[in-house]
Amino acid sequence: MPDQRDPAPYDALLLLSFGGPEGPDDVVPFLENVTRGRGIPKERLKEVGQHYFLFGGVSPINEQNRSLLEALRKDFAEHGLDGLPVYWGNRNWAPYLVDALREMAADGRRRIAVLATSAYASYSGCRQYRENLAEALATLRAEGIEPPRVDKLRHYFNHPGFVRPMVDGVVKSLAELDESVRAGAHLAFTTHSIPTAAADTSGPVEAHGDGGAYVAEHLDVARVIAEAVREETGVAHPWQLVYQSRSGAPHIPWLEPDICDHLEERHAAGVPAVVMVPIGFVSDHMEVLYDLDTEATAKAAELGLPVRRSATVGADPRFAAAVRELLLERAAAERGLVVERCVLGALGASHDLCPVGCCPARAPKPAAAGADSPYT
Ligand SMILES: CC1=C(CCC(=O)O)c2cc3nc(cc4[nH]c(cc5[nH]c(cc1n2)c(C)c5CCC(=O)O)c(CCC(=O)O)c4C)C(CCC(=O)O)=C3C
Ligand SMILES: [Fe+2]
Repeated sequence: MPDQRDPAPYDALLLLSFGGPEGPDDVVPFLENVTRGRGIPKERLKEVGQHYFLFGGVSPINEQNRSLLEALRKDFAEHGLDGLPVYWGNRNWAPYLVDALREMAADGRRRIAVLATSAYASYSGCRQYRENLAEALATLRAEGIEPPRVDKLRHYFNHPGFVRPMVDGVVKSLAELDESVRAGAHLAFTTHSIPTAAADTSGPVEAHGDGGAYVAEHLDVARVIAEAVREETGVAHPWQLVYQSRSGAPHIPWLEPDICDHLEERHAAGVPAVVMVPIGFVSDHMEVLYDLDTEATAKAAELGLPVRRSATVGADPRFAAAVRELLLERAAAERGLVVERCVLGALGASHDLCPVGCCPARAPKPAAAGADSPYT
């Protein structure tokens, strides 16, 4: 067995996330950061701004990342990795990625592992983070600072530390349903809708079918969770993968059905209850709090359909342990060892380096930490 407890060559971990507003004055500038050059209709932005104002202009995402940081530091300390500092930087709001990298360079970090708070393949969840990294590295170089080399950890959608806490969440949500509807409940696995064109280029359609790797990975996780729930409860709850949080112009096709339409359709079909399982998200941030807990839950109430929304992994200690395992696994691989990779489901472990041209952007930009990224 190779030693998978040695973090070398890494001297730090960077938690790379989306960022969110922390007060009413942050909302508009935050949305401007998110949507710069993305062609989202003004009406949609106004509407999304309202979602944030409904919660006092505060997204829970930053607080959730602070909790995850704490969980990671605790886990590292308990497993002999006290010497491995954890930093945090966001794409769209403070603390910004470029500042985190500047701090890491100033602290003498030379080679870092990056964990993005996005578990699946896709432009938004993977390449866009790699573009953000490339841009931040270029900024540092322009300032005359030699940045650390960055390696992005593999997609962890099928890591047991990501999946198992969600299984517990579904079992708990089912238990909260009234006994009269529990056994007949359906599971609605939800994720962020993206344009079908973006899904098809998230990983080869020839290998994964329509929807590319993005849809295939979600279906794989959904199947694993549904099966694990069946083992625990003895009931095979019917399930479907559905979508939420669609934006973009109406004439552009995005992944469907939407969760609200799905609830309506299930209700009409006589399904007595639904558990919404947000497998596409790492924490209970605004997409979960508004689109599921507010909008879809109101829709269900209007229909008279009992629903529950199960928990995301958040700062679950099993997820923190998974991050440590991902880092140590990659570290060993970078040291040239043959490594054991923890995975569930049928797809196997995702690549360490994104293949050339994977999940392309509309306008090509430099992206760090891929097979097509020079480490200079
Ligand atoms: C795949 C995916 C994830 C999951 C992977 C990951 O986590 O990265 C994700 C996460 C998130 N999305 C978030 C927020 C927003 N996403 C937007 C817009 C968009 N998301 C997209 C995709 C994704 N998004 C896409 C294709 C668009 C259209 C514009 C574009 O092509 O880029 C917009 C603009 C308004 C709107 O149109 O909704 C907002 C405000 C927040 C923060 C929540 C909080 O504040 O708590 C989080 C974690
Ligand atoms: Fe990718």
